[in-house]
Amino acid sequence: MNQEQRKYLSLLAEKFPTRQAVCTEIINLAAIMNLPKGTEHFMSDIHGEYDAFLHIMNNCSGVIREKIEMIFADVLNDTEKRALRTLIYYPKEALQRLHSEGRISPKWYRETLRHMIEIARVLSSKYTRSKVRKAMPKEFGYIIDELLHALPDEDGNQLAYHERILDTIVGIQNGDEFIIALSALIKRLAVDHLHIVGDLFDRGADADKIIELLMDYHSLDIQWGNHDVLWMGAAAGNEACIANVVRNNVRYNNIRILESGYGISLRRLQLFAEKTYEGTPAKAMVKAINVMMFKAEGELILRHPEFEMQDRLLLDKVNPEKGTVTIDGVEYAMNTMEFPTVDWSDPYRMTPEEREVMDDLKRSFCQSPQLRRHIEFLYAVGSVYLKMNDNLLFHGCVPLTEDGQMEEVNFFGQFLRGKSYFEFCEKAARLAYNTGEARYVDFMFYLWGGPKSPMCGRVVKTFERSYLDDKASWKEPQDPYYLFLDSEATSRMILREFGLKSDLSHIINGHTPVHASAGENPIKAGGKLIVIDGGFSRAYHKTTGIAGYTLIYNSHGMRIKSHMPFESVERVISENLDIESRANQFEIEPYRVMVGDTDIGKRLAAQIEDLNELLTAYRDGSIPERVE
Ligand SMILES: O=P(O)(O)OC[C@H]1O[C@](O)(COP(=O)(O)O)[C@@H](O)[C@@H]1O
Ligand SMILES: [Mn+2]
Repeated sequence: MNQEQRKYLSLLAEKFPTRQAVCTEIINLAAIMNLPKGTEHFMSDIHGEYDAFLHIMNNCSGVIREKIEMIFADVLNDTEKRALRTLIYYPKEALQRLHSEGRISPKWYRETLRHMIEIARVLSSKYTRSKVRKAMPKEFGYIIDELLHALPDEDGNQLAYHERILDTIVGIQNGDEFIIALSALIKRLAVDHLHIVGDLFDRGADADKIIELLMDYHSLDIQWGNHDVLWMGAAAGNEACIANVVRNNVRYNNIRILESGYGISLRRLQLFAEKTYEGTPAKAMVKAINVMMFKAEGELILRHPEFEMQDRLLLDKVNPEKGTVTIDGVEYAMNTMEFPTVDWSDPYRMTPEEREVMDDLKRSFCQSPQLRRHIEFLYAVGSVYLKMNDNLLFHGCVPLTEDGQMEEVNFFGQFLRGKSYFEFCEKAARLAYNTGEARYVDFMFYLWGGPKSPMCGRVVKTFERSYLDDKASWKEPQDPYYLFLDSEATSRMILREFGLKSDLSHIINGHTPVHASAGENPIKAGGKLIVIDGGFSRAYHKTTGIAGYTLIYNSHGMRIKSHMPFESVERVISENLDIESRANQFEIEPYRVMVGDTDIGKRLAAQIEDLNELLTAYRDGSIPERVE
């Protein structure tokens, strides 16, 4: 045993001081390795749609409904099954309604509790008892454990015992609390781990509420999307990011998230806009922030020729006399020439008033305590990409050349491609927020809208979409990555680049809406790549035809669930409606995937190895056991 090993084993010996303690731990770990792997759910592009997201979280992407259908196929009729569903999804609201309608009796409690315990029992079968106990609400932990695991005695008396427990709960009027606790446990057991493959913010109104929900979630990670890094850049004080955030939200009438969600007042912007631009206050604000945005972007792009975004410098291509702009040699008519703050000989300079408005916004974005809390959460659980259980998760793309090779980029003197580029982006994003170093803060804008950004991968044509009516100019050319979505060889090449060589490996992306209604399939590249942006965004439902996907990866394989648009929480509660979801099992594993096959399993195996060494050291006396 060398010095290092001895040091490490001695540390381990503090935790497991006797041979028996080591043996017990080895047995426990080995038992966990032989359980089926926990269920992972993957979602992306939530875009502020809180109600729909809350519903999917509550119905666990439709898994609870499936379990109810399976367990109670012949026991409950359709109406009863629907009522049970609603109760589990929204226990507080449903109980309130049932009470007010006088539909709750001791018998109802007993039956309902029995059904819920049955569901919890089925869902808990693939976890260790200790894990299930940890997942239980404290107050009811002991009693739920009893109800889930008590075995019949010699006289088959388990039933009587259970009935008595339930009678007591109902008798002392603790039924509602117990139902609420069981609902939480059922949801907790249905999803072991959640992945959000980017884009929580913008378009929909309530990203802040979604983040609050996620901050309470038991186990998750996030791969940053372009809209997330946009907000992260804004919180780091990037003016171009700030203007884009304000623009996105003013355009969609989402003032609430800025003003009361994050305490960022738009008052100054509004006053300035009303006195400077024509139209309603809302229209004037959009006009004002648009111009400020193109100015802030222009300054940033001019500071960083290496971003190669000069084609986005369009204010200086406007001909104010003719009311046209020339892009790539084509002259387009502008749909407005209302630019009262633009000095055409120096178009990217902000007027003193614009500067004041921007400084004010910047102070608010950098100082909002609630925004900081949320952004720090995104940093804590998020990353540019994640490798987990042989899958590779990222929001947008790995930039490729036209012939499908890894594209080389050059930022701040470094040549980067594939994995090294992703790691650079990640480090830059962290340095931007943590150190405020100017070039990294500027780089946040590149991550939002750069043609070779892993989160974007498009030429974003906001100028054209704002000021030109000719829609031919709106088309946003994409990185060649998107041309290779169906190439299995390309997906395998990318997976290899990130060190994933297993046949169980997949790429999982968001960012590009899948047009399900037009027959587009989210499963691409011979099953190696899955795009799960189904468009939670209400604004995009018309083109996607659905309201989002959940990818589910459990011990049997992978399935994708497509969710129909969500109506409202009120209708779920009053009519026991649910989101309709369709399931497609597209991959069945050749063998059941156990915890031992997962990343956690690999860590457990390494721990078992260390513990075995400690056992040997105890046996040969090279490390003494502690005598109690
Ligand atoms: O990552 P996403 O959701 O595609 O958002 C980025 C896209 O949004 C746009 O800004 C358009 O926004 P809107 O759909 O809100 O008009 C595009 O220019 C850009 O490509
Ligand atoms: Mn996106």
